[in-house]
Amino acid sequence: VEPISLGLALAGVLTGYISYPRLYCLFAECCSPKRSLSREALQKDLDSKLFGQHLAKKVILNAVSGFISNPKPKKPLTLSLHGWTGTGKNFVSKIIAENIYEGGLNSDYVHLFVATLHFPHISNITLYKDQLQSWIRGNVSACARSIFIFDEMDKMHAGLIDAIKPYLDYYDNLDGVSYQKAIFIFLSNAGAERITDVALDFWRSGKQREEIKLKDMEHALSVSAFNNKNSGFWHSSLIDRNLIDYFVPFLPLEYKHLKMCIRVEMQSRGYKVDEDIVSRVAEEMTFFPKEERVFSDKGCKTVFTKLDYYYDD
Ligand SMILES: Nc1ncnc2c1ncn2[C@@H]1O[C@H](COP(=O)(O)OP(=O)(O)OP(=O)(O)O)[C@@H](O)[C@H]1O
Repeated sequence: VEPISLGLALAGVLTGYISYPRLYCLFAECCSPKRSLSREALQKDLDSKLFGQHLAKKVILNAVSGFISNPKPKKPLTLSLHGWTGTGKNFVSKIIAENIYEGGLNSDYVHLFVATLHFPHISNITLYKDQLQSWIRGNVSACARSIFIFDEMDKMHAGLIDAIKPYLDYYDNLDGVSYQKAIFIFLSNAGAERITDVALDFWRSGKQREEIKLKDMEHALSVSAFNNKNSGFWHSSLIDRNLIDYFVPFLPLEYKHLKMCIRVEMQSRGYKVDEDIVSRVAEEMTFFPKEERVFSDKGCKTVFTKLDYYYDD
């Protein structure tokens, strides 16, 4: 049999079993409204990669896996991640994206907005609102299971985020587009002081950080995000109308967590873990409050560049 006929015959047999879109999706990234996620895989990723964030881990695992497995969610999933710099908010968004789309943050169905980069000028706010709406509408029309990440919410001009309010609400469809399968993740430092106060109280009273419960944080978090003039949520109808499903606190990281981040980085660069260097790099970081030196000022953010100093390759 000549190769072309054989190929055609094979394709014919295959398409008999697998429809064209499914066949195509074996080889390329696809958006499917049924796009699923393995709860076990997400849990494994969070357990092995995210340090010191027992609250965030639990909320995110339940929220994301519950939402994805629901065939008919009533509204899109909206997560608002809050906490000190370098504590893992972007990192977790990346983990979520990777567990839903192989391409992770580079997937065509995952969109990242950075307030200071994409919406820098307050004078253009009306234009930004229009652009944001049509961007979201266009992307959700193309893929219902789109993921939108808004970084630096606290630097976003008050009011801009309200432009997307209709998309986060309980509508079956708006102008023929349904937003109910989309995921919106908002990242901000708003509320970080309040979270730190709670963590510090626990530390000072000799309690384990893992004893901190969501209810110790949640209310204060939504109120402080709402009241903080520097937060993009300020007077936002997203909070007013309860459109945020989960406020997720990220705790400030301690010395031991920095060491964990450094070890991971050493391994990913192909080095054997050298505990002496791990301690030296961790000790170079600055900690607060000044007297007790409990939490890292920059979380795990700058440990990687400090590591460069010890390896000159
Ligand atoms: N809790 C954590 N567990 C493991 N690694 C972490 C954690 N927090 C931060 N890291 C590491 O530090 C890097 C920087 O953290 P990330 O960008 O997620 O911080 P962030 O909370 O988003 O900070 P910012 O508020 O400044 O945007 C991550 O890419 C990750 O490698």
